[in-house]
Amino acid sequence: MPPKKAAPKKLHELAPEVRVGFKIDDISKKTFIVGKQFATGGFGRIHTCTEGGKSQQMVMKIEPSTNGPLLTEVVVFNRILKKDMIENYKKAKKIQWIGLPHLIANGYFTYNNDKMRYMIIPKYATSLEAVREANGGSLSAKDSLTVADCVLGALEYLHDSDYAHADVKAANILLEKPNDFSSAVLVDFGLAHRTTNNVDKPDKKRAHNGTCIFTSTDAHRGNNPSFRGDVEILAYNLIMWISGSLPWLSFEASPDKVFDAKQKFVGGLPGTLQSILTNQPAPVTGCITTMFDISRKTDYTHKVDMAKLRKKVTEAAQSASTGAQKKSKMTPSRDTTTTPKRKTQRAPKVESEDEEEEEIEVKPKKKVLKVQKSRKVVEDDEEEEEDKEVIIPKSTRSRKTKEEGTPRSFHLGMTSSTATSDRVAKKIEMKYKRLANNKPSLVPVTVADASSGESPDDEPGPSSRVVKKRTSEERDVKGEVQLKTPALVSPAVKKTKYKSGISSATKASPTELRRVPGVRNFPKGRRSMIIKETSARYQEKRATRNTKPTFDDSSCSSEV
Ligand SMILES: Nc1ncnc2c1ncn2[C@@H]1O[C@H](COP(=O)(O)OP(=O)(O)OP(=O)(O)O)[C@@H](O)[C@H]1O
Repeated sequence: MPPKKAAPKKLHELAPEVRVGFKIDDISKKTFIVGKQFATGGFGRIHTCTEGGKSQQMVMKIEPSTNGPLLTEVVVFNRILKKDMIENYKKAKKIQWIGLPHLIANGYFTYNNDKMRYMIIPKYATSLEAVREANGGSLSAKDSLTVADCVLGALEYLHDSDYAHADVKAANILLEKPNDFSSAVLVDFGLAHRTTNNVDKPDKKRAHNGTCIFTSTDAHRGNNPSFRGDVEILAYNLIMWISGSLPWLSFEASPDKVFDAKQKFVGGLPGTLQSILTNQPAPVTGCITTMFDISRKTDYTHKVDMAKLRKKVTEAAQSASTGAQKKSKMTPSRDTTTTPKRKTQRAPKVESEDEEEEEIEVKPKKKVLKVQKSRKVVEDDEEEEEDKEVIIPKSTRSRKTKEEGTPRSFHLGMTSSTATSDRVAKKIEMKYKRLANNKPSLVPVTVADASSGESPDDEPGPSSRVVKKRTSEERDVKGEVQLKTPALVSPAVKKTKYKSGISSATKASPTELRRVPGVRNFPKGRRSMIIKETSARYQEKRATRNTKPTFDDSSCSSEV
């Protein structure tokens, strides 16, 4: 009998639940007591915690030590977000407050023989996303701009420290005090990128990194996160917060379409913006237009003039409050092609058994692509080690990449090799759209960049001297932005046809399930619930099938 094949190692695992009251002795000789889990991140659990003998609540993020996402954050916190670093910056800038968390502690502990990584940061009152949702999907221009000012302050610090955040969005903004928008704090540094080695050289493998509906033009093209990209991302967020929508929300599952739509939108400014924010005073639309202008005119490796931008934002916030009083009866503008108000949306539904059955009808899974991690790929040794475990039959992999040139994200969890049925493909596409509409793109999508070899732990290389003008982007006669990187600009969206939706192997693996586009679109926390439910249901079905000797499970067995 041939020796049993070892199961491929998973890329990331969800942390096991740590019991309330568990004590961790930190290297600083402090003891931290794990409290209740109150949120789940992509792969980690988020608990409250306290220091022994104290009552102040803090937040502890926990992930298995083999996972990369929390490691990235820990590296960023240790490099630039220690309390004394932030205090020194505040002193130097003569400011009282900055919208950034600081590191309280980090380290490892062992729990039921599992080595876990933890990081402790201050606890905040609520997320801006929760406020936005409670408010029916939008925020007033004044509140939005107040938050934007805090975010720009935080970005200024990060940029001064040679980091781009790359994932600004309401879910990653927390309010220190509930209902106080001027207490907004930017969190989640899982996609943060050190910019010192940035070169304006797009890499297709990185294309569309970030949270698709908000991510920057640079990221869509396949460039590493940039300073100007952070400003562009914030501008998209402002439109989302104020209007409750974005023109490309419905294309969310097709990053190329989103990229196309963004280019058209930016090319048509200020008209395109005014047509969305019809009720906003000129300084508000003017301020957002300026954000796009500054972002467009700044070189890829250059820093943004934050002082100028913040002045614009503050002025716009003031006029927005005046405007709000004058136009108090106005309803927020909405793009008709986008999602309905959040209030009216149903919670993402768990598919009926019938739908499930149809999706389970799979062909043998030919390959497992290490393509999209739901968080930044941590290009450190640890991660590389894990990546090696993912087996991609070479022949299939190279042919796919060369012949189709399809963004790798489209193949995840799909049995594209057997793709023949348009009808099923459409159905699945619709389903993902439906999921996307339930909760617009609040989950970062990252395409693995195994080739970059850059590690967050790398020592800074020589500061890039590339001061190339942003020549890769120019306007054509119609005023539309044209990028001089033809291979990466608006690549034809290949229609991926799926014979079936999610393979049984994917369903059997929570890690694989996480990468399915529709699943990524669930809000934080819900993803894990849905994944857990789907896996459990699948396991149950499988167990039932295994007890029926007549069942032909050839498709499943060939996938193992
Ligand atoms: N310091 C904090 N104070 C209060 N709530 C927090 C804090 N940190 C995280 N949260 C809550 O937990 C949620 C998830 O946090 P975070 O985005 O940091 O996790 P993550 O593991 O990076 O998630 P993902 O991988 O999905 O991006 C946040 O949206 C927020 O609601």
